[in-house]
Amino acid sequence: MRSRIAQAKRLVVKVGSALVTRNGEGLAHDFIGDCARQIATLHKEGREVLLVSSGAIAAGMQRLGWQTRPHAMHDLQAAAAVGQMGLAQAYDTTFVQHGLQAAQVLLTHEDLADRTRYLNARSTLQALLQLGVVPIINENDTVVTDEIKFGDNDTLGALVANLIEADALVILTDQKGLYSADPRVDPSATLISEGRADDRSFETMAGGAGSGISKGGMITKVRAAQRAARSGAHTVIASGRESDSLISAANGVNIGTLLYAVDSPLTARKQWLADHLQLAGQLTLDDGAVTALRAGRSLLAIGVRSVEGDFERGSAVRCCTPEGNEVARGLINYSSSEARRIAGHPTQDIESLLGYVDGTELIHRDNLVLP
Ligand SMILES: Nc1ncnc2c1ncn2[C@@H]1O[C@H](COP(=O)(O)OP(=O)(O)O)[C@@H](O)[C@H]1O
Ligand SMILES: N[C@@H](CCC(=O)OP(=O)(O)O)C(=O)O
Repeated sequence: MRSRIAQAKRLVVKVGSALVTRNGEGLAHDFIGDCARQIATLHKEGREVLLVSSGAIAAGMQRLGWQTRPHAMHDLQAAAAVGQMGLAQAYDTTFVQHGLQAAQVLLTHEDLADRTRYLNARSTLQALLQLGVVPIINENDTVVTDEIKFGDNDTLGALVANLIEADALVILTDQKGLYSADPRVDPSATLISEGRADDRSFETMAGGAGSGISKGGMITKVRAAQRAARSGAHTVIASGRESDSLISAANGVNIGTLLYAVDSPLTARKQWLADHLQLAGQLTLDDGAVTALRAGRSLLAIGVRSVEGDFERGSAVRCCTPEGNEVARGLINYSSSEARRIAGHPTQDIESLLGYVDGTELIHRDNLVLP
């Protein structure tokens, strides 16, 4: 099973507040530096890494001289705003030392729930990876309210893994992995080496956060593994305090807890897409486009005869044969009015027709589900 992680090309790494902020006493520059060094090593092996880093609130509290985590939303948001500056600065400085560029990406729940923003977030992250840049992701704490919070970055890490179809999610924390019970409470608890991510019994073993500065605890890590598995990503939960633990986890060494996905990434992704599709419109294709879709290719504007419905970029649409039979469903890169303007035209004309290009395909093959 561990060999599956060793083969992972695209990894999301999540580091929690406990590690990044030395239990709340300001930023742990040595940990941040070591994390960047390990990511740089993986990068040299040709692997793509996205880093989800907590620590803004804890770093902000330290900068503001606050001893305990505030409860009021506006205080938490103020602390995050102050702390995120230092966090981004620390990563920027240390990644440059390792010859890598980093980019700050702050996301909200709405960015991933809203179709248009979902596609935008996805294409921006993909563009950053293609440029060889390491995205450093955190929740945009200053603009979210309780109801729309991810709340913990374990969940955000899993959603990012779903978003960009990562092969693996590595969650580094202050324990060696998932234990049969919270080791802080039960010293006889034993480390779980591996299991299926969808095995519900792990939820009963996992408890809440270990310190006042962290949010999620082990339960959100187990649920993050379940969520990541829905797009076919395997999860390793390991200690960020052990030397080279990220490199070891990524190379399939038997450390921490592996919670593996059962479905292949493609099956899982299509399932995930199918679950999320609420149809907003319909495209009628020509015969050539129908053949292309059935052969597993993307849909280009030139193969579209007509567009029905009123929808935004990122909406789910039905693709039909000239006779009206469904061929596929997918997430479209253009709104209905844009799609009407470019339908029947070759890809190279999109820019002159619209004044911009939001994707060379009308629907990318990764975003298409065939029955
Ligand atoms: N079954 C368990 N196995 C390991 N740790 C557990 C378990 N249940 C609860 N925990 C707690 O979860 C903590 C890690 O989560 P958390 O404090 O949120 O860290 P992070 O900041 O890395 O997200 C551990 O310190 C531990 O006390
Ligand atoms: N966005 C918050 C994340 C808080 C959080 O989830 O912390 P953790 O449980 O340590 O991953 C911050 O940067 O402080």
